[in-house]
Amino acid sequence: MRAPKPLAAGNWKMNGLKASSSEIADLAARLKAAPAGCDVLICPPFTLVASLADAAAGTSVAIGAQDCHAKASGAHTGDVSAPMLADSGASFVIVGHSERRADHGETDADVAAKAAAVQAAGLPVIICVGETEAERVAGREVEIVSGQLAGSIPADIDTDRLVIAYEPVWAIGTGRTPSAADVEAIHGAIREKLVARFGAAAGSMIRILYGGSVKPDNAKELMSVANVNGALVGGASLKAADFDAIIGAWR
Ligand SMILES: O=C[C@H](O)COP(=O)(O)O
Repeated sequence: MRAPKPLAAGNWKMNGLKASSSEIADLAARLKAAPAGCDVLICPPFTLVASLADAAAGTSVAIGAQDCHAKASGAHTGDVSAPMLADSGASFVIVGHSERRADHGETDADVAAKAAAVQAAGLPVIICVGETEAERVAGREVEIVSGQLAGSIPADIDTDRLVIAYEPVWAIGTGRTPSAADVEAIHGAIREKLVARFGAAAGSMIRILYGGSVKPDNAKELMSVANVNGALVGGASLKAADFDAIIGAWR
């Protein structure tokens, strides 16, 4: 059975000044010398997308964005659209991160509209899902994530350009992670949903990333779990050495 090529994605969140772009040059230089057995993506804040896309040109590192507006253009002060991101050199866009859902009240319908906008701009989309700690304690994680998947993936999605990121909210930035068995259970449930909706051929090739306190010392174990096809890394993606060590899980 074919398996999706892993994707190691770094989400810099609201971190990174122009000066820190030396980190990407450092990482890009390492990867050029020793290509990893995975695709590599870094999603800096909007302000660095264009400059990092330039810095990463000709290397194996792709540059993406962390969010976009659902419309292509118009009177939306302070927002950035998917075509603008593509124009800046972004080759992926993350939507529906739990921090956007919490900080900006984004609903599944909002996330689906953004995901459709990303694909309409010709880019692949990473749709994030994940339960809160209270939902996990109540044993509702599969129900919550299934609902998010159903509502956040638009009807006309191109599955070749779809990546799902499972990020339990309680594991983000906390240093806590689910056990390998728990990761296997929820990723297996996500795979079942994708196969049920898109069929075995397409559903089995959609990458499902794990995110939440992925670090150099736990990456190998987490990335070897069934149906984990890569990582969405926050804090540890800010340092080239740490992110490179995580990518080492596939070397
Ligand atoms: O998008 C990335 C995640 O929210 C994970 O963040 P973290 O690696 O800092 O826990």
